[in-house]
Amino acid sequence: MTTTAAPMSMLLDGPARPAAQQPVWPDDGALKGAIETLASMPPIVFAGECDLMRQRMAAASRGEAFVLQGGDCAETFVNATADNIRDRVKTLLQMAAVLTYGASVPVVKVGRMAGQYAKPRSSDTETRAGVTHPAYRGDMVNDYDFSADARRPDPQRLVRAYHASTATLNLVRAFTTGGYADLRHVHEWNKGFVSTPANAAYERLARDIDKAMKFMAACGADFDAMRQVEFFAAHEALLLDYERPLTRIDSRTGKLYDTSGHFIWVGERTRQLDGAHLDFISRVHNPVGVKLSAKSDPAYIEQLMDLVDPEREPGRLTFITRMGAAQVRDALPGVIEAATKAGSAATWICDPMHGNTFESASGFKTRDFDDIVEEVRGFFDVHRALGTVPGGMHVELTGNDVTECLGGAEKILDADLAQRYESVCDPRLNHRQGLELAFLVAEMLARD
Ligand SMILES: O=C[C@H](O)[C@H](O)COP(=O)(O)O
Ligand SMILES: C=C(OP(=O)(O)O)C(=O)O
Ligand SMILES: [Mn+2]
Repeated sequence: MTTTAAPMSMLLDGPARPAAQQPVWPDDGALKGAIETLASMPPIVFAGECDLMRQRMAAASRGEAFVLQGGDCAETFVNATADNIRDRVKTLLQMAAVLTYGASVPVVKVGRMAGQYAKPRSSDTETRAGVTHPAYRGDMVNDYDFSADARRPDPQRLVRAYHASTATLNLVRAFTTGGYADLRHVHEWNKGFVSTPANAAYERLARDIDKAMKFMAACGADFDAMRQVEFFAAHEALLLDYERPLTRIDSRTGKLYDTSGHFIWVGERTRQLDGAHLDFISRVHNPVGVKLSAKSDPAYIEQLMDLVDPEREPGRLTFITRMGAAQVRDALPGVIEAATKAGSAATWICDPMHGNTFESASGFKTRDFDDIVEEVRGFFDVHRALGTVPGGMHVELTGNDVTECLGGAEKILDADLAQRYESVCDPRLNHRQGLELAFLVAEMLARD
């Protein structure tokens, strides 16, 4: 069991390292109270589940599995509803079924969910019509409304984020083990998707999957045994005032686990070698990720691995590259070569979202579906040329019918973005764009 709170000496030794992107909490007493509350709460995930996920990520590092990580850029308390959670899980399951067929290996299903409540920002402040307030940093910190009150960091939000995360993961566990994930349902949903004229291009692949399912049934495959799926929860380990109190000692091994989620990652803005975030993830035994932009210095990679994965254990470290469609072919090879030279056992995942963000003419933060596809294509091509393994993808998506990213079969235009732009941070693929991406990536995988 992972219920014993980690003593501060196991989390911090020596001088405190600088932690980028932390809120300035206005009230020390309230912060202390919130941290104590979190430290007294049960873990959200268990150490044994994190170990299982490490095995799955290790399989992906060898090409024996493919990872799909996806969910909101920023979860919000108000949107942690049953319908929204169900639709996001449904989208991920539909995508996973298509990718499984393309890859011919199991898909490791991971939600950017149940903890994705804190955001790093480019600027500490936001100005609208001449009025400036602190930037929105995620529901774990402040509120998206644009007023001084709403934007004031409130430590009680750390505790609310814990409760929202437990409620979310509870429902996800119910859906994924209670019959909702039944492959036969998922396949029917996908048949519905390709039967619309806009998605006819994917009909052939869906027909092939249909044939494969009939073949399996004829061979006596036990579909009832496939009604449950493994599903893991991941988020960016950004707010150390949330992650540290949820870090616990595993009584089986005496090792530390961050029990706020199965998989945690450190983002592009907080991956400094002498910073608090890499120090934190180097102490916990979860599978962990680090985002790498096109600016990543190959010389940095070995130092990073020495810090986070000194034993070079498969499944421990995942590089989530987010370089941009225009840069991936130039910037990715050097980083992979540096890692390989330093004995890397890491899993490589492509985040085709964060290097492709721009402001549209009408003023929306958006991404073009074609750039997203192009970055994944570049990621595959580079790995194939180097003989390394493209192990998965990491996307921002929702199960809803939003209009936040341009393009896709529905041909969303700049003028359409205003119709249903609901993200409080980065633009997400909508349900159909997510599925369309899965069909295209399945084709890329099937070419192996
Ligand atoms: O999700 C990622 C970052 O938090 C986000 O891209 C930062 O966006 P900003 O440049 O609007 O602060
Ligand atoms: C902040 C994010 O990404 P990155 O650190 O890669 O910019 C994110 O995943 O939302
Ligand atoms: Mn984002």
